[in-house]
Amino acid sequence: MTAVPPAGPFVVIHRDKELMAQATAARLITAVVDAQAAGGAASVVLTGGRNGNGLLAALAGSPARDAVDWGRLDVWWGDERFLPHGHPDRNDTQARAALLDAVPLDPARVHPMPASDGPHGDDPDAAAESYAAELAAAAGPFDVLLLGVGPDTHIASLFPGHPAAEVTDRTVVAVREAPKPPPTRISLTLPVINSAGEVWLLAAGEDKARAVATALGGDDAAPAARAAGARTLWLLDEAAAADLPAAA
Ligand SMILES: O=C(O)[C@H](O)[C@@H](O)[C@H](O)[C@H](O)COP(=O)(O)O
Repeated sequence: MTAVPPAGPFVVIHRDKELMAQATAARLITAVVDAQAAGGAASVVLTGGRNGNGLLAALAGSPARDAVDWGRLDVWWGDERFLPHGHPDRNDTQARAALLDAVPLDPARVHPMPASDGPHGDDPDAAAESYAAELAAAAGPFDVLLLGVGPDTHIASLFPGHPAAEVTDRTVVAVREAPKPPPTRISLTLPVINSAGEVWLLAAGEDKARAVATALGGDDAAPAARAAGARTLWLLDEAAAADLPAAA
């Protein structure tokens, strides 16, 4: 069998971040509907941050949202801030408020990363191991994996120069001393991120322009440069795309 070469990265530039959120919500609905039509169930991996939450809020407001069979959607997270259950800064708390509480998901298919007051207590390594076990028990690769891109080129909780960005022997890693608060986090590692069918990197605003140009320029020190699924999309607004070389 011939291996299929990875497709992309493809770059899509929207006028502003609101339009980017709306268009990406439409794209995500279509991707999930297509995956469900092909295989019954679908899986998405959510990201924290403003762009990820903006996308979820746009999806919640979309008239097409109920084209998705919500009861057959698995929801995972690419990273989590290691804080108590329900903490307003947790990525899962924010995703629930933006979308998840408004749609009829099957609670057994929603897979938040453990909280710091969960069964593993305040031990991020044990929490990461338990999430790795939950992942291992799940079928198949992710259909769509979302990643916000930080101004320093981080994705999920994999920061440039941080040892967690180099971990390849596990699917989930505990991250300590992260430069973005809170310092203790849990993250998927690059090999599992890169096993997804589709990886979509989201960036909006002028403070992301340098990071986007660096990562798309292929600088290997940039975690965002190393994120790639079978198909990879960069979804940007014009401000975040400002430092890219002009298209021919
Ligand atoms: O937990 C987190 O903080 C994130 O998952 C992180 O990787 C985020 O996606 C980026 O920092 C982009 O965040 P913004 O979209 O807010 O710029």
